Amino acid sequence: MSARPQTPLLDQVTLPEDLKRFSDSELTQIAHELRSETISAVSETGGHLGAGLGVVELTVALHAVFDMPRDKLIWDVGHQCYPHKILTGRRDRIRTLRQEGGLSGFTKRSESVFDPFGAAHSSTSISAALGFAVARDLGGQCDGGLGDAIAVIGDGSITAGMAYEAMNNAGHLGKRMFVVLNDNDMSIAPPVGAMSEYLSRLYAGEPFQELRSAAKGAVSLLPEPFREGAKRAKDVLKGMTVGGTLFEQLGFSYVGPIDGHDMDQLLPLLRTLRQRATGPVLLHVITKKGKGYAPAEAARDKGHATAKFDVPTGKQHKAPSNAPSYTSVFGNALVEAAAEDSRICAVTAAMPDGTGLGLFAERYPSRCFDVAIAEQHGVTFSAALAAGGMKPFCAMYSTFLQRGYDQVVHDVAIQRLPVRFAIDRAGLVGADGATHAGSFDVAFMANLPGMVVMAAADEAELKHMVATAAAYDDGPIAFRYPRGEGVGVELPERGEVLEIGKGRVVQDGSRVALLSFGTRLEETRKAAEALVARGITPTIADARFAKPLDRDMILELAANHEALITIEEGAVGGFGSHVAQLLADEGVFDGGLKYRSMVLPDTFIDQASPKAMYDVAAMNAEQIEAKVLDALGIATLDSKRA
Ligand SMILES: Cc1ncc(C[n+]2csc(CCOP(=O)(O)OP(=O)(O)O)c2C)c(N)n1
Ligand SMILES: CC(=O)[C@@H](O)[C@H](O)COP(=O)(O)O
Ligand SMILES: [Mg+2]
Repeated sequence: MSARPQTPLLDQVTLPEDLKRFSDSELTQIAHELRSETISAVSETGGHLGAGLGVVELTVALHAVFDMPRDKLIWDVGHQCYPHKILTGRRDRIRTLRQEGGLSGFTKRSESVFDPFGAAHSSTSISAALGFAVARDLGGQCDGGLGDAIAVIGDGSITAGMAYEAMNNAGHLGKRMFVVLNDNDMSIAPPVGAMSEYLSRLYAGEPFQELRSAAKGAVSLLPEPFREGAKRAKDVLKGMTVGGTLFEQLGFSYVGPIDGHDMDQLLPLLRTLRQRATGPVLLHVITKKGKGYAPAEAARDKGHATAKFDVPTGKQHKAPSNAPSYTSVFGNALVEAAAEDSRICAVTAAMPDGTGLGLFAERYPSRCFDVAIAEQHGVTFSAALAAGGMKPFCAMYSTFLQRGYDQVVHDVAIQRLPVRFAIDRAGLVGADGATHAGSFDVAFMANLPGMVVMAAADEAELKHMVATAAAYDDGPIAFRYPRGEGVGVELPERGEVLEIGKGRVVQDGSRVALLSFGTRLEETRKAAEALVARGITPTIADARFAKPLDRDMILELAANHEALITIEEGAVGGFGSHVAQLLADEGVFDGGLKYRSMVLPDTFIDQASPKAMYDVAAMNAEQIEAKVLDALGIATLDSKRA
């Protein structure tokens, strides 16, 4: 572990109000110390580093000028909030970030009054700020009081439709509120899209300053080069837009761009805006992701997320891997499939690396689409690609696909379009916690008429499912797989096209049948081994499909066993519910079958290791074993003691 940094001024800050005692130059020093403290903390915990380093000065300046928690500071996504947590009474726990029982890696209402609105999914901050501003004006009340509302949103997050829905509404209502556009010219990957190019044009060449009525006077407080920027502003007015920037067209006063690392610009400008704003203001700040830590600044993702690391060298402490990740197996399988079928294309919503599409993008750039943070658009775009005769693989994390759900229903399912949904990060994901858990996709996909829903039990199965999805043209099809490494099974040379709606029995046994859907199969096998020692050899089956169900296999398992237990990494309403429906419809319960369904509990599970989270969910091998014993009415020593 590296020595902790010396932070003499920061040590005098417990809450934002403490910042008010310092001069501007001392605040600059505090920002330096805050950066060192952030680096030091993340080196011990791992987590999102680059975004926080890019907003250190902004964090200090906002807290020094505004009056949190009365003023509501809303960080979009929340992955940049570690410096904010350090300044808002949580420094003593900052080295527990993302650990079990520790601080969340995102903003969280239950954690602090200084987190007025929780986040982790992007592009919600402007809507939230507007809601607070309107509540204030209507005389609403909440913890800490209700003052100004300030959203800080990145150039990546402002690509999502929701941000424009909010600006459209805010411009119309005309309420005083602030949006700080933190433009570091990065998303997780380099940003894509016309909006990104537009923002670049706003600050390309000579910096400029165009202050509207809300911020009149601030110009005189700015350094000389920014005062001269009016010429550039005129170019922009003439060349690109009629009557000002896009933001002005939407009803905001646009201020900027300014250097977001220069406290001598940030502090006076924020003070002026705070004094004078009467309506919605957008302040455009230019920052660097990873600022001030060379290994982060040099990283391709500008240090977006990191394992624990050595501060002097930046070397990350990554555990050696024993098997390829599911994500990479998906990515490679898709590349192989695309080599044989020129209609295969891929869609990602700003997660090209996270979804394993990097190699696909390299090999088939014209067939790979990063649509930016735009899951809704990504789904509908995929639907139309399918309608146009292509074979789109819409690769999204389960949790982010939630945002495109109406599009899944309305544009894909109702039109029976053969979009292939590759659903990554299915189940509990670990350090990102509840906001990123892939808990609901089976429930929300399998209830849609005509949707085929598969879950891979291991990495070989995933390869088969990619081949199956590529071959299936009759309607939409989805397959899900978790974060992290596979179980180490041998990968087949080629994926096999599975028969739709057919599962497989992986072990014959008696008395109890364990029917797994997804990667709990491994834990199920372990539980079965433990049960053998008790004289019970369960049958084990891998359902492969939640929709359509393998009716024959399930009814046979039900007929030939005293108990049937389903296991899945998803919330109630998913695979087990469909099985229960089948059994009920077929009158199987009338014959006395003991049926149990193991699903995620009806609660949001906080961050921990995936294993620990599945313990909380009671879905690991020991708990599967206990469920079997309970269903068969066999008391264990433990249950007798209890
Ligand atoms: C709806 C949604 N889609 C995708 C993500 C994953 N994600 C987290 S941060 C991020 C990039 C955000 O870029 P930006 O807003 O510019 O912030 P920066 O990291 O550059 O500071 C993405 C794509 C998310 N959190 N929410
Ligand atoms: C903040 C955010 O949403 C992403 O950075 C996310 O944390 C990535 O998760 P993975 O590490 O599973 O790719
Ligand atoms: Mg960015």
